[in-house]
Amino acid sequence: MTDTAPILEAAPAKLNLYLHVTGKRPDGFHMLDSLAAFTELGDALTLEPQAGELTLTITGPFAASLVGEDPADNLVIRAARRLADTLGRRAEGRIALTKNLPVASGIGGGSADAAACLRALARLWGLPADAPVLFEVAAGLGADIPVCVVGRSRYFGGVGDQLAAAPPLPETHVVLVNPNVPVPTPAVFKARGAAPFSQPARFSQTPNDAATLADLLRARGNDLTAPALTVAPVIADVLSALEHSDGCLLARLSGSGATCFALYATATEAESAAARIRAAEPGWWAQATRLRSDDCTPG
Ligand SMILES: C[C@@](CO)(OP(=O)(O)O)[C@H](O)COP(=O)(O)OP(=O)(O)OC[C@H]1O[C@@H](n2ccc(N)nc2=O)[C@H](O)[C@@H]1O
Ligand SMILES: Nc1ncnc2c1ncn2[C@@H]1O[C@H](COP(=O)(O)OP(=O)(O)O)[C@@H](O)[C@H]1O
Repeated sequence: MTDTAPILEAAPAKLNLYLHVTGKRPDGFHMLDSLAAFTELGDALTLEPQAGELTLTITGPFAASLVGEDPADNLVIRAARRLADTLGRRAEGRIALTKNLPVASGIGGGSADAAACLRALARLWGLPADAPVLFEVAAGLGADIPVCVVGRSRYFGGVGDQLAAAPPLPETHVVLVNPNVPVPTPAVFKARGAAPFSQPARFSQTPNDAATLADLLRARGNDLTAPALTVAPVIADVLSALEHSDGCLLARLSGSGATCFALYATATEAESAAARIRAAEPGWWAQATRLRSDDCTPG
């Protein structure tokens, strides 16, 4: 490998703006219908192409959550190795990950990191951003990873692997709140038990502003909320704090939790809600951000 300039990729947080569980496969995986969107806030990954062993260093506010885990198990390294093996190439270089997102929190941080690594390697090896091999490798590593490879709002179906174009989303400000309680995704699907399934609920109109987006979402839900509350009851307090913030248009759990999000029309409302929640609950993580616009390029 000839050494080249470092490759930077953003790993934006994923939000399930709505999430319906529509069925269950014989292998136990659930069929989903979700509108996934991404925020400007996220982890950041740098790949420094270099001959030799593939290494990963993790820094940032949530790096400590991954201390003690074998780096070989990190989704970033697993993604790099899986793509290299599939292409018959050698995975090498230094990867630096800045972990800004809480771990096991329903906003797909690990999935976003793996997807960022796949995009970085695609750039290094001259693959197009929509190369099918990226999505095949992604789907083999985790249900949420294909949509994170795209990094822009998409509907997803199947177990997460069937992506479809979503309507353009309006400028929308967001607060993310996590009570610093990790919630493992399998525990939430297990707690769901034999609850009835929902119908898919894609939009029949394009929301032109944040209030209309919130209205459309209010007619939908996150079917994992009830089971997630049994795993982490503190989620009720997080939702209540967001619902009571000035300007909150909608508050909802993302994915299997415990991170909840709220939508706002203005940055001022979102920033002031995040600041108030941080002051009231110093042990929680609360951040203001906004939805990524669909025309921005990941990275
Ligand atoms: C629920 C969602 C919604 O976007 O998000 P998160 O809460 O994880 O962020 C995702 O579907 C999660 O995707 P991901 O976190 O990649 O899940 P995986 O590692 O593939 O699966 C973890 C476990 O969740 C359950 N699982 C996951 C996806 C799915 N469609 N059906 C399932 O039943 C299975 O028990 C599986 O063993
Ligand atoms: N780069 C990574 N960042 C976060 N978690 C990771 C990473 N690599 C592997 N993991 C593992 O993946 C699990 C799920 O993490 P994450 O993607 O943050 O959660 P979620 O799927 O709930 O959004 C964690 O428990 C962690 O052990």
